[in-house]
Amino acid sequence: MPVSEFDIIQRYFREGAGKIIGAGTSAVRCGIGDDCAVLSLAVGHELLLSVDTLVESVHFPVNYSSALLARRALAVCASDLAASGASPLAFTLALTLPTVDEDWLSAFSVSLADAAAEFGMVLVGGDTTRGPLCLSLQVMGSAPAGQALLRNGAQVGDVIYVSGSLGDASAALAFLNTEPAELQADQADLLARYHAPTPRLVLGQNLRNLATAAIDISDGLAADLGHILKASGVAGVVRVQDLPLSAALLNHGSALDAALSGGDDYELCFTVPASRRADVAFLSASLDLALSEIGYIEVGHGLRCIDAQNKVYSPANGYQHF
Ligand SMILES: Nc1ncnc2c1ncn2[C@@H]1O[C@H](COP(=O)(O)OP(=O)(O)OP(=O)(O)O)[C@@H](O)[C@H]1O
Ligand SMILES: Cc1ncc(C[n+]2csc(CCOP(=O)(O)O)c2C)c(N)n1
Ligand SMILES: [Mg+2]
Repeated sequence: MPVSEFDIIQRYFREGAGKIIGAGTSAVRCGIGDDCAVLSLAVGHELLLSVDTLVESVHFPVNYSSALLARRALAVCASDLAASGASPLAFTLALTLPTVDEDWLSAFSVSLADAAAEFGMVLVGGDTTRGPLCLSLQVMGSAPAGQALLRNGAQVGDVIYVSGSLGDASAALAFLNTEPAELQADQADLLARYHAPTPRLVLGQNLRNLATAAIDISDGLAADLGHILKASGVAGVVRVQDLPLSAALLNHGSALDAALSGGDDYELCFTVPASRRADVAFLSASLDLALSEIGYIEVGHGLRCIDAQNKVYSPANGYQHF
């Protein structure tokens, strides 16, 4: 018997990821199966929303494993919640499939459920259609009223930080289709950062009363920091020698260009008053996560990258769809 749209929803989403008891479950008054999901917010909290689309051969390679796709998709979408300082609650999934492949769907559903549990989210609805492989995930989170992190709060005198290390995932694009057995150890490390980005959710929540502005790095540091600078009406200086680069990336070469202009990092870039450096150091130690000071905010507009000799380094453009 052919598998219908409703069979897919029932088997792989209502009984799969939709069953997940995530941290946000108490917020879900009505989940999958009705016209709308209904979420309850804690008193005094605001709803934070973001949607992102992933298209085959643009955001992930053709014939990509469905287990990797599910985790990567939820991670990159949850990363916007992290950048806003949201506590994650729930998500919806609009899934367009060229054919019904039950093995593909089964692995997708299991991996999506694992990722949802890891990030503290529950699948509350979606849409299933036929067409070229494409996913859109709407993610929802909450934050105490007035405390969401925005892009427009950077102030002259702030210092600029990034979490983790930059450039690994974009360097991995060069060997996305290499057989695992043929990968060198460094290449496997870089590839892991592409397949399984870590949305910095706990960091984002801890930045609520510390950062003046924040963004997640999807298109490349220079481009995404540029959004903070523009929205805040300030200029920024980045010292390229202070960018956090992994050993694997340094072995690979073109590390600076990957870190400044390669996308897919999903680390957070944020600004903090210089007087609060000690709080960032404390946070870094308590989260066991590198938080590197890479530059500062000044009067003016645009981003200036300088090297150790104070010479200007011009980064390439970040990722642009058109
Ligand atoms: N088609 C659209 N209609 C309405 N708003 C949009 C549309 N596309 C983007 N936006 C809005 O424009 C702003 C910038 O979107 P953009 O997708 O560049 O940010 P992002 O999601 O943080 O980055 P990325 O997609 O690279 O992760 C966001 O506020 C987003 O909601
Ligand atoms: C197979 C493959 N995977 C990834 C990339 C890189 N990439 C694609 S879209 C994007 C920006 C974020 O997307 P969006 O702005 O839509 O959120 C980046 C960095 C590529 N070239 N090929
Ligand atoms: Mg977007």
